[in-house]
Amino acid sequence: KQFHLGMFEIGRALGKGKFGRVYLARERQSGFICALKVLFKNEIQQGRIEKQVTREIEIQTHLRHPNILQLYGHFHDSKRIFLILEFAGKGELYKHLRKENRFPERKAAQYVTQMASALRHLHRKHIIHRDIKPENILVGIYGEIKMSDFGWSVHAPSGRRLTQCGTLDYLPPEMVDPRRYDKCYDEKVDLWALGVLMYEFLVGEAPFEDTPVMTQRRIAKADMTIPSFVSPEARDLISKLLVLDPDKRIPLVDVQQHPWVIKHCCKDEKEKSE
Ligand SMILES: COc1cccc(-c2nc(Nc3cc(C)[nH]n3)cc3ccccc23)c1
Repeated sequence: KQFHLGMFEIGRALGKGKFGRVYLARERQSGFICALKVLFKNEIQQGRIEKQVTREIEIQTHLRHPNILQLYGHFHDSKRIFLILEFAGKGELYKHLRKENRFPERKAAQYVTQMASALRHLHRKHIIHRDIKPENILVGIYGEIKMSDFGWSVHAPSGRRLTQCGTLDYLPPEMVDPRRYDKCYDEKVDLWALGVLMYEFLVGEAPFEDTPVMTQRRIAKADMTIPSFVSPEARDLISKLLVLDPDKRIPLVDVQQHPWVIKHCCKDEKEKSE
């Protein structure tokens, strides 16, 4: 299906990402609402992220999952590349997290199980996201989360390039500790990142947040403290995700069966037990 700019009515600018702007847009013919992400070719060339952009398009076009932001198509003109993306009505998750400081356990559990479901979809296709963090998650109109920004995802196993990574907070031990590079298992890096994300949802800051050098040291030793206001069940799941040995991290299917998730997510279970 061929797309071009004239097919869309451009609405308000939703915001600016690192490499482009995002606009609300409506496809004239059908009235379909979407988000148009505009990337400037010269910025992409300068940022040497052409490969990431093509990978984002390639990967996201073939993914269909309620918790993964859909890429409907793309087109370009002489200066710009346009990504036609699903519109997530409630915007960026990290803005909600900063505003609320931290999420109630019930909301955090729903987000964690939705992330686990999306990651299982990715891993089944041997895709790892590699850049899971609140900044790369959007919220749909029903409060469901939408994983986005696949610029960093790769087909496992992958050659690693840490040079352009953003924050260190979400890197797993096998990527910060040279002695563990050989165990650079791919899919399992997303399990670690899910643990960091869950901690940040519940505590309001990342578990190893520190100066860059200290963050790497603390990650390499899984050196974190979980505040006492975090429930024992949540503490248990965090400690099963933030495990140094990638092989020993709890599998995604078991994350979704964990008592903390069952307690908060499967209301019919709760009604049964009451
Ligand atoms: C930097 O702030 C940015 C950047 C990009 C998008 C938003 C934003 N996005 C969306 N939804 C989206 C975005 C995409 C690609 N699909 N659906 C909704 C919003 C609502 C309020 C404020 C901001 C919003 C912000």
